[in-house]
Amino acid sequence: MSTDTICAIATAQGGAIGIIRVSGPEAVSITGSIFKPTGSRPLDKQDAYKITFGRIYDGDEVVDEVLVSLFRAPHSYTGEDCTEIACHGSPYILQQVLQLLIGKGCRMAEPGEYTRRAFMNGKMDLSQAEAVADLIASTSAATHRLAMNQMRGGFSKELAGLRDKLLHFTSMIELELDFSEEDVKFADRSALKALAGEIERVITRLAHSFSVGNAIKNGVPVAIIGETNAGKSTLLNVLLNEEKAIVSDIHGTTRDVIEDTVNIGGVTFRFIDTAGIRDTKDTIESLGIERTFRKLDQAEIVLWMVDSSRASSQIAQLSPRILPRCAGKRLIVVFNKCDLINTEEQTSLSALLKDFPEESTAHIFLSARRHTNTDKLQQMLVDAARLPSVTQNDIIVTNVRHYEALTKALDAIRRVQDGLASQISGDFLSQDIRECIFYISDIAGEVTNDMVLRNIFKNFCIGK
Ligand SMILES: Nc1nc2c(c(=O)[nH]1)N(C=O)[C@@H](CNc1ccc(C(=O)N[C@@H](CCC(=O)O)C(=O)O)cc1)CN2
Ligand SMILES: Nc1nc2c(ncn2[C@@H]2O[C@H](COP(=O)(O)OP(=O)(O)OP(=O)(O)O)[C@@H](O)[C@H]2O)c(=O)[nH]1
Ligand SMILES: [K+]
Ligand SMILES: [Mg+2]
Repeated sequence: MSTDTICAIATAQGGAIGIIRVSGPEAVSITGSIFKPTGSRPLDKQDAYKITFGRIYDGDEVVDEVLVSLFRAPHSYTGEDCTEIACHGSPYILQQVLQLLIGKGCRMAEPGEYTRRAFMNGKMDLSQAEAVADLIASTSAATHRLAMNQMRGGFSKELAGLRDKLLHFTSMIELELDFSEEDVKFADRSALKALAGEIERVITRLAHSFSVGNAIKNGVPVAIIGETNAGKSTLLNVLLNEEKAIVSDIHGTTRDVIEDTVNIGGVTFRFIDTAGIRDTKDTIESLGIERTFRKLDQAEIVLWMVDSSRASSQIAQLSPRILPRCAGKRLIVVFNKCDLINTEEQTSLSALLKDFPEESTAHIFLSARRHTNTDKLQQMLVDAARLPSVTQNDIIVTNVRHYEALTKALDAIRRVQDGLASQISGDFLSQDIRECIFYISDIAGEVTNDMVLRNIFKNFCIGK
C-alpha cells in the first residue's frame, strides 16, 4: 500500500463539472479538512458509496459548492480510500481546490498513478491496466471493443490457468531430481505432453491474433519499397493526400523511414515509405537501406515500386533480395511511371512476373505523378487487407509487449515438446518449463520489474 495521498483533476477541460480525485490513506481526512457538508455529519462519518453535498473552504472563503463521493478501501478503483470532489468546471476553481489539497498534505498524481495503484493493490492485472489506457484512447468501435475485451479480463485468466498447471509439473519434476538416485517419476510425462500441446495451441492462437490486433490499432502495415527514384515517396504523398515526404530526381532522396496512417474504405493503413534499395558506399544511406528491409519484414502488404522504363533490370536485380522475404505477405508490384511506356510494353512487363508466387502477387500499372490508376491501387489495398471482424468475445492481442512475451513463451514450450519427444533429463525439461512460466507470468505482470511498470504507466494521462 502506498503511503502518499495523491490528487489530480480527472476530467477533461471545458465541461460543466470538473472532478478531482483523491486517493490514499489520508484521502478522507484531507478532503474533510477543506470540505464542510451542509448536514451535520462530517465527511469521515459518512457512509461509503454515498454522495455528500457541501462547500469547499479556503479559510473563511467559500471556493465552490460541490458534491463529494466517498470510497473506502478496498472498495474503490485504486483499492485505497478515495474521494471525488465534483466542482463547477472552472479551471480556476479546480486549480484552487488542488492547491488546497496539496496544502493539506496531498501530492499531485503522476500519469497513470491511479491505475498503477489499482494494479499494485491487486484490483486488476497488468494486461487489464494496459487496456485502460487503450480504452481512453479508443476512437473507433473496433479499437473500443478490443480494449473493452481486454479490460474485462482478456486472456490473462486463460493463461493463468495453464501456468498453474505448468507450475505443478515443474514441482513434480524437481521433486524427481531430489530422488535422482532412485530413478522415480512423479511427473506423468504423457499428461505433460498433452498440457504442452494445449499451451502451444493457445499461445499460437494468441500470437497470431496480434497481426489483426495490431492492424486494427495501428493500421495495416504497408511497406513501399523498391529502387531509388522508382517514385515511392511520390506514391506515399498521393496515398496520404499530403506532401509528407520529399520527392526529387536525385537518387537516394529518402534515407529514413517515413510513415503515417490513413483510412481507405474503412480500413486504417499504415504506409511506410523507405530508402530506395541500391548499392551505396554512403554509411547513412546503407543504414537507411537496412531499415528498409526491417520494414519489409514487418509489413503485411508490400508495395514494390518499379520504374516501368527500367523494369526488367530492376526486377532481375532485386527479386533475389525481396521475394524470399515476402512469404506470407501480399505483394503488389507497382509498375510506376506508366506515362513513359505504351500498352504493348505493359504486356511485356507483366511477363516479368511469371516466376512470382501467383496466389500472393498482384500487379498494377500506374503513374504516381499523374495520379493515373491510383484509385485502382487503393481498391487493391482494401481487398488485400481483408480484416476479419472482431466480436465481443474474441481475444485479440494488441500490445507489442504481450506479443513479445507470447513469442518467447512459445519458443520455450516448443523446447519442452522437443525435450519430451527426445526424453531429455528432468533438469533440462524443468528449465524450459520455468522459462515458459516466466513469460506467461510477465503478461499478467506477476514478475514484471519496476522499470517495465514505469514505462507502461508513463504513457497514461494524469488523473487516470
Ligand atoms: N466517478 C467515477 N467514474 C468512473 C470511475 C471512477 O473512478 N470515478 N472509473 C474509474 O476508472 C470507472 C469506473 N471504474 C470503477 C471500478 C471500480 C470501482 C469500485 O468502487 N470498486 C469496488 C466495488 C466493486 C463492486 O461493488 O462490485 C471494488 O473493487 O471493491 C469504482 C469505479 C469509470 N467511471
Ligand atoms: N514520369 C514520371 N515520373 C515520376 C512518376 N512518379 C514519380 N516520378 C518522378 O521520379 C522521381 C523520383 O521520385 P521519388 O518519389 O523521389 O522516388 P523515390 O522512389 O522516393 O526515390 P528515393 O527516395 O531516392 O529512393 C521524381 O523526379 C518524381 O517526380 C511518374 O509516375 N511518372
Ligand atoms: K528520389
Ligand atoms: Mg523517396
